[in-house]
Amino acid sequence: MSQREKDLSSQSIIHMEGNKTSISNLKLPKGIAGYSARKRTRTFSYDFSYDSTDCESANFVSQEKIFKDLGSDVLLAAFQGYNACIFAYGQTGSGKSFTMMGSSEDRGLIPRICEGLFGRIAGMTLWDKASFCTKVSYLEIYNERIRDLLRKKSSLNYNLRVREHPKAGPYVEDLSKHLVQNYCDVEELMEMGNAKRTTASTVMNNISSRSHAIFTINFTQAKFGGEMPCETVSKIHLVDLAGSERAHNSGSSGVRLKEGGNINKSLVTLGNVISALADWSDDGVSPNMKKRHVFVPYRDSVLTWLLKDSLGGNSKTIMIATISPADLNYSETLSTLRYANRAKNIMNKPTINEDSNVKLIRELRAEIARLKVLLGQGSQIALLDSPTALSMEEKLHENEARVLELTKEWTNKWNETQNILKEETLALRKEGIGVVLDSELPHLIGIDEDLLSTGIILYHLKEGRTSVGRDDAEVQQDIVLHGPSLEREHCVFENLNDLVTLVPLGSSQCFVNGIPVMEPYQLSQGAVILLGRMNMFRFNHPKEAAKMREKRKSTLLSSPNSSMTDVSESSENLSSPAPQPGCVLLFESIIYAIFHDRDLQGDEKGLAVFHQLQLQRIREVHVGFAGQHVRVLGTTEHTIFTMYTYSKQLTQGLCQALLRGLSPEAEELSRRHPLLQGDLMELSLNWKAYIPDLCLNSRLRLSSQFKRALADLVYFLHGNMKEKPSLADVHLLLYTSVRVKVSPHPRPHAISWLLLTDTHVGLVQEDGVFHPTPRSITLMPKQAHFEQVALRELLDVRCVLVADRDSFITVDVVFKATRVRYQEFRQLGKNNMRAIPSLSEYYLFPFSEVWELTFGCRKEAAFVINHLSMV
Ligand SMILES: Nc1ncnc2c1ncn2[C@@H]1O[C@H](COP(=O)(O)OP(=O)(O)OP(=O)(O)O)[C@@H](O)[C@H]1O
Repeated sequence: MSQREKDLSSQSIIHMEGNKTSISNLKLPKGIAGYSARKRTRTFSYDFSYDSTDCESANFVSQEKIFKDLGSDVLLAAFQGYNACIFAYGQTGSGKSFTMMGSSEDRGLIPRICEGLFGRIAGMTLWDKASFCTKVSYLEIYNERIRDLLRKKSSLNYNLRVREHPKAGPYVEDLSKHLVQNYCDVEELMEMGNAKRTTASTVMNNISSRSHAIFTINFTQAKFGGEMPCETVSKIHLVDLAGSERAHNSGSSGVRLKEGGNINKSLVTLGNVISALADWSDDGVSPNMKKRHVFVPYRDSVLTWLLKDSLGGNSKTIMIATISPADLNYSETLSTLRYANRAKNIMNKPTINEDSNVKLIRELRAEIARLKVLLGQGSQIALLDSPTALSMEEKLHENEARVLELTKEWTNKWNETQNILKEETLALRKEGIGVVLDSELPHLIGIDEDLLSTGIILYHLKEGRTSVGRDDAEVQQDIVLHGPSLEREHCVFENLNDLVTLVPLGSSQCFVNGIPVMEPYQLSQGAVILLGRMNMFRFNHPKEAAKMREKRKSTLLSSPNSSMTDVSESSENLSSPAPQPGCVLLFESIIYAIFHDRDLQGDEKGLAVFHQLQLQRIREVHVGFAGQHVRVLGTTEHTIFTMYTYSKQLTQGLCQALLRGLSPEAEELSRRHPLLQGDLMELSLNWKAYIPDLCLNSRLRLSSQFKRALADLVYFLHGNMKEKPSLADVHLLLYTSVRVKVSPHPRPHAISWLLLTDTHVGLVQEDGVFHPTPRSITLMPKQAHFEQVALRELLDVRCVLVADRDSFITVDVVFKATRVRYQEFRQLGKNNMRAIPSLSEYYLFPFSEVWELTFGCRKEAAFVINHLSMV
């Protein structure tokens, strides 16, 4: 119940059981003759009845359940090539928008259907080699006028007209259609459209939709199934109608009253259409077959005209009726229930929307098969020389040739459509006295230095390769240029997965931002490109630019103790890492590692970029043992990049931020994953912990190899123990990074990993170099990645000194003294000793080793102190 219904102490009059919904009229007095309980309560049956009044109740139905029941049917229909439609009808405030769109926390059918669509596409492309093209549009009908909700500022978006195509049916002229490649694209458009919807506050609903909104997905799929081309087109209308309130109930007056009239005009027509169709279908004969002429007033309102196919035509349609449980809405609710009950009778005639050429190919193939059988039979009964057989054979060859030709045509057409569809997104529009060019594809804009040149040149960089060269090149070039120092085949622009790379050919002259480019070079938004000496272009990447514009804010991640973040890159030969204490800057589309470059002199002194990597190139995010580092892996050696965080919390923060940037669904999927939520040290040291990789989509995974690293470490320690226990008795209790100073034998690295077992305390170094196996760069190193171990028995610990400085805890661990010879003793820096006995060469001096350990985490320091003190 809404707040208003609660404030008016409303009672619930709705009861649902199975697929039945009952409504009671509390105004009819009880127990008086003539008013039986049956009369007080009316029951309707539908395909489903959903109760979402009380989320605590066992009968509560969630948005997810609605999607599973209804949305998945729509998805199935779309993939089978049927048109589909869901429309929500009901009184103001009863939950239409909630069901269709929902909120960001509790998403409704439209976002879930779109997400489901791309989820399935991701799965199918992999196996079925199918191609898909998805476009969306979003409009509202307000006061009988159609408005485009997705067109940016333009006078064009108001008052669009409905037209009717003889085959494709009614459509809205000039309505913008937007090509979408993933759910993220749809989400952006949905947000934009929702913000534009005409809403106003009425007494009954604070944010009431005053318009009918139609979100349409045009979904085309093409594939070869058993060498047969197959292409289907399906149109999915998802409709959120305006509220059907009565003027006196909603407190409307003036403009709102006029709206009410127009809203109701559409709804009244919808009612009439439903009535006419239901009458038609009552005796089980579909409208198209009926001889009797019944007029269906589709054209009486914009809404019904547009939804003509969905209502009684070629579509699988679902009507959702939303109702209020409150007694004060009795009559509206009853009328909604009756309306829905009537709509049940409508019979649609959905058919698969197949491409006409594909249909022809299929028919020809069937004919070929039939002819082959006939000819086969003919040969058995010696008909082969007869004229019938000859003409059959001719026909067979003719059909085969035709099928080949049609299949080739279809394949070319589909390949072209893939590109043309994207180019269609280029739109010229007038804005004030200016003309604005909207394009969604990466492109080059000519910057001509010739004062006499007047035109504007735009070249699209389509998905795949775009060649650039002269008109006398042997192979025809996609972009033909002239001018000094321009080679016949000058360069190629490669556009793969929205990353555009300039590939110079031979020794051609190519410059990006004034710097000569000899090797393939990845372009970013706004780059100025010079080809030869005269042809200058600006590179635009609209998607990248849009993201950069909208989210200029950057996320800055740095270690709580920034001197404890090291970054290392695998260099070309993967042999020498370059560890540098530094800082990682994670932006929307790129990650930078910067460090303080001490080698620079004078004015140049300062911060330098150690490594940078486009997030889109990342295919795997790898969590290091005990969460001490994060490694990102792309597909080439140059895109492997390791960040030593020395902190499990920072590792998780970094992984989450990276995944968020890489995949829209990451947030949801990764919410419960152990690598992002669990204690990484505990998970690493536990043999039994099962940590599956998190596959976010076909191209991105979050992984770890804890068990393998743990095995490596245990073997490594066992090999270095003097008194060897059985391998099974080596239990690792702790593994964490510490800043160390060891005397008398200092360690080469200031930061080491401290480990504790039941019997030993040790320091190791992780091998910073990444050793991929030659074939697969994403495999883990073959050799163990631990080195430089210092291992002491716990029984040798003599003293633990604790100093608590600022936020760090320093622990000095003093080990049992050993005796060293005088020579060695001198080398250890104690040569200022004066009284040296004559036999000092052979005298053994007592000497204690001390480890000064500084912890970044107090909890771990406490664990070590406790463990050593207990010993
Ligand atoms: N099933 C539900 N669960 C939780 N909240 C709901 C549910 N249905 C509706 N609401 C809440 O009720 C309020 C009104 O719902 P909504 O805006 O969807 O109604 P509507 O039918 O679209 O109204 P209008 O026709 O005026 O646009 C919203 O605040 C919405 O969040």
